[in-house]
Amino acid sequence: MPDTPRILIIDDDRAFRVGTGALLADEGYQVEAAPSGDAGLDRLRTEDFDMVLLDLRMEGRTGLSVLEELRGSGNDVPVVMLTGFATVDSAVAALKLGADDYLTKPCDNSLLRSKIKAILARREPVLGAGAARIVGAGTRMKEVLRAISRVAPTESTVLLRGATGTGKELIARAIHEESPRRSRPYLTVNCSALAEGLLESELFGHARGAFTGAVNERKGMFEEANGGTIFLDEIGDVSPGMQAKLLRVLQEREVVRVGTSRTLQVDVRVVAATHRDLESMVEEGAFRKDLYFRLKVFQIRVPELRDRPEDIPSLVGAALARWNERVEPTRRVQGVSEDAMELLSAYDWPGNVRELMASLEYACIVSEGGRIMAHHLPEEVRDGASSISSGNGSGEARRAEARAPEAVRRYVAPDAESEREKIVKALEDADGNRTRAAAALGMGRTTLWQKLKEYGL
Ligand SMILES: Nc1ncnc2c1ncn2[C@@H]1O[C@H](COP(=O)(O)OP(=O)(O)OP(=O)(O)O)[C@@H](O)[C@H]1O
Repeated sequence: MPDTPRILIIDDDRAFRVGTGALLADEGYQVEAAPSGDAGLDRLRTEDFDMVLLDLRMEGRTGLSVLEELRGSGNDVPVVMLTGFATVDSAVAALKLGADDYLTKPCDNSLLRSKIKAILARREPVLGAGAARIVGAGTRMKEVLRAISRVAPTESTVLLRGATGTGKELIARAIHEESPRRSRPYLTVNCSALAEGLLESELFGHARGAFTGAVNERKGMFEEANGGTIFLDEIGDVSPGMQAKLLRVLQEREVVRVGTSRTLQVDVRVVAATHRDLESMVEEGAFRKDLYFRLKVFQIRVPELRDRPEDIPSLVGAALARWNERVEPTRRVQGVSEDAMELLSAYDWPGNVRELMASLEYACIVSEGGRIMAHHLPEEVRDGASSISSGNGSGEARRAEARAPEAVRRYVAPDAESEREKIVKALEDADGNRTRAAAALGMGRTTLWQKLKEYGL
């Protein structure tokens, strides 16, 4: 089912909220309203909207101030400014602050409708084959796809944040394939897998005799990837020495082969990834601040699978299709039973999509070409889910129960106290701004909201 776009109207004029709200609801949008700038910001901090209609002149906090606060917190929801006193100045100021468009009040209804349609259409990612392998029907993955489509055509460095197995490598490749560099090399390096010296010579190359075993001169990956993209996985794990060298590449686009002193110019786009909390590492002095800023030009946070259970059915479908393509017709799997799907939806997936894919491959093997039933799933998936879905209600009710905060609580329980403290600290650091706190914690706003409720904060 396609998502209904959610629109928030922020206006202190009740008649406008009601009238325009009704008009947009008739168009099939889900409309919410807030009577003041502060009330609107509160909702934007805790809920996701696809668009905001924002009145410029309001009692108390003005529309411009709302917009400024919103953009300052990293929220890029499209905003259409509304003004009863259209002056070029205020419209220009709004556009500069990141409004997507503006309209004068009283609004022409058909103009309002067409602007909304156009802006929402712009938000739909237009992606090619490079991103086609990324499965994800839910809103959260759509946001990720949108970010990919925005940043791919640029030259900007991209930093992918997310837990293991969430799909960072897949996204890095998609960014390359959706970029003008697609016909040039794409190389990936796992920075945590190699000792410092080896990593250096892999990345930057070496002269003959630079170290024992360096019998020949060798180009490094930055040179090999010239004109293309390099994916530096686990960037949070590199040593201080390597951090300095990577900074130089990002800043000067220069490399020096180990054992030489000649600088070589390279034209390589960098996509980096980490599951680490780089902000804390910077604070502790374990990660260079200047490198951190160079890397985080454009960040994409990849949500954990447990935070987007709506993607599970389509991922399951993709996994079965992949399996069926690879095996003989007699071993093809016919689908997944309702019980099995319930267990899959309720499990926590600490290993994220990688673990889901592996579990399905296991189930495909043991189901021997039939239908995947609950007992074909790996034990931990059966047990993990069964301990929280032991109710005797209907399947739907049990699934809802399993997805509710209980599922989250169960997972965080051993560490709940420290998580609560972390959340309190992040909120303090962010002056109570939940969007920024969520970003610092590396979790979605909705997750943070759930956790605040859960911890009674
Ligand atoms: N959205 C997705 N659609 C389809 N397959 C996915 C998706 N996300 C992840 N996968 C698959 O899950 C596996 C793990 O993904 P990937 O290697 O990209 O994760 P990662 O975040 O880079 O993990 P790590 O941090 O451990 O390196 C891969 O087989 C990948 O193809």
